[in-house]
Amino acid sequence: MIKVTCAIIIKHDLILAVQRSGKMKMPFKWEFPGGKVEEQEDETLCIQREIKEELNVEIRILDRLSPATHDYGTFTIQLIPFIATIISGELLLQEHQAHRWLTKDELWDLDWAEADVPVVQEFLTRNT
Ligand SMILES: Nc1nc2c([nH]c(=O)n2[C@@H]2O[C@H](COP(=O)(O)OP(=O)(O)OP(=O)(O)O)[C@@H](O)[C@H]2O)c(=O)[nH]1
Repeated sequence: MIKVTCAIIIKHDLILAVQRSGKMKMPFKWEFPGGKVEEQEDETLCIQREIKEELNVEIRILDRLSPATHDYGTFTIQLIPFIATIISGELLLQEHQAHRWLTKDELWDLDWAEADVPVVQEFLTRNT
């Protein structure tokens, strides 16, 4: 099983979502930025590293949601979600093709990677 961290980044009341590019696995799906946990790596350090690499910003972690396990058929991931806020840097997409800042009501408008569906659900349950 692949452990993947992701960050639900909040700015005021908006939530950041990023879209995978046509060249990536699961092309054009929306997800929360993040990536694979390296061997022996602390999960919080992983998400901070991945966000710096993917978005060029530093984050502060505010909270953590329940890990969500999803079987994609050819691989299984455990998605480990954090709630975070940007503390410095200018947002520059390094890998994704698009980003959106969404209100809670708009979250279901996107075509999410399947593993993210329970994460979005838990986030909304906690915040409504
Ligand atoms: N970062 C991130 N990855 C997610 C989310 N949901 C989800 O299913 N994933 C999957 O988890 C894996 C994360 O890997 P990654 O971002 O480090 O690497 P990648 O697949 O782009 O690169 P790779 O092709 O080298 O494996 C991908 O298969 C990605 O599709 C999510 O919300 N955030």
